[in-house]
Amino acid sequence: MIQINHLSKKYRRGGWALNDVTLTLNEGMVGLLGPNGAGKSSLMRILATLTGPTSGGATINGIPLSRAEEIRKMIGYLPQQFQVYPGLTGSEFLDYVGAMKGMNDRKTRQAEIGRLLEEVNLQDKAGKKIRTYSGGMKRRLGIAQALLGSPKVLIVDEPTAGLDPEERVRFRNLLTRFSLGRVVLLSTHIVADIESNCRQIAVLDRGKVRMSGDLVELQEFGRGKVWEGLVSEEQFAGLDPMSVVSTRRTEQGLQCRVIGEAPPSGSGAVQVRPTLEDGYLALLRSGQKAGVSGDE
Ligand SMILES: Nc1ncnc2c1ncn2[C@@H]1O[C@H](COP(=O)(O)OP(=O)(O)OP(=O)(O)O)[C@@H](O)[C@H]1O
Repeated sequence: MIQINHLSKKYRRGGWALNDVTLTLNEGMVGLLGPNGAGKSSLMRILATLTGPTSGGATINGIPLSRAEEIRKMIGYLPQQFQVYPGLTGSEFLDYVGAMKGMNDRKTRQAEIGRLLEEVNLQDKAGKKIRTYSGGMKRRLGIAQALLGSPKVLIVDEPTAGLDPEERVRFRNLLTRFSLGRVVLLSTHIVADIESNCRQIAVLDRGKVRMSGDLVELQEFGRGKVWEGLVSEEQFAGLDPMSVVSTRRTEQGLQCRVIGEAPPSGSGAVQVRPTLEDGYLALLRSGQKAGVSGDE
């Protein structure tokens, strides 16, 4: 379990990246959702003990972040910009990472690497240089390095960015499998990444926690606020672009899905059931309207 208590982070050249974040993250897959600049990477880097908080703190399985050595032994981390050595093969790279993690017995290390390569389905590529890997393969190698040493907590920062839809689905399934019996904290700004496989979702926006709960709770933020109907080109031009979720051109006009307290005037749009994405967008919009800010 990860317990985050009143955690704030201010960079020397910048505003508050995190502003009084308090969260409890339980075992299973946890989705950390938020738009660009919300503070997701900052929070993950702090939990991985790569940077310190300005105030507040956190414990991982009861151990405070100040005991960095113990924390690092307990977690696996896949950063957003995962650096690999293109001239090494997949197995050479994992062997190097394993040795750096203090897995000194070569035989045990090799056995674990073999098992992990199979788990991430890279066994056939293990002997090939990393420069020949696709983006998805590099991401899977990234997960393998994070899992070396069987950490209890896995922290993965936007792992599906840049992957094609097929790799994205494969990667999501892989993480879901690893979330059995451990905390897997996954950050993303793509709602589809957390759909169905996350037990818990926390939404960050401009350094603040906007919600923490399950998928249904997030979806509920859209209840009574999603409208769909035909609008004319003129009506469409008059809509707040921020309120339009999707538009489809039909023979009769533009079929629009809009988020708002009321349907677009004169459109005849009807209320529809919110999707998870609608709930997320409605939550963010309500924050923007209320002027929620991380810069206080
Ligand atoms: N090293 C740094 N120095 C100054 N400001 C920073 C630094 N790192 C991040 N920030 C700022 O802190 C805020 C939060 O950034 P962070 O990268 O944590 O957000 P994020 O949710 O991960 O965004 P993204 O989805 O774009 O990766 C942003 O305003 C960013 O510009």
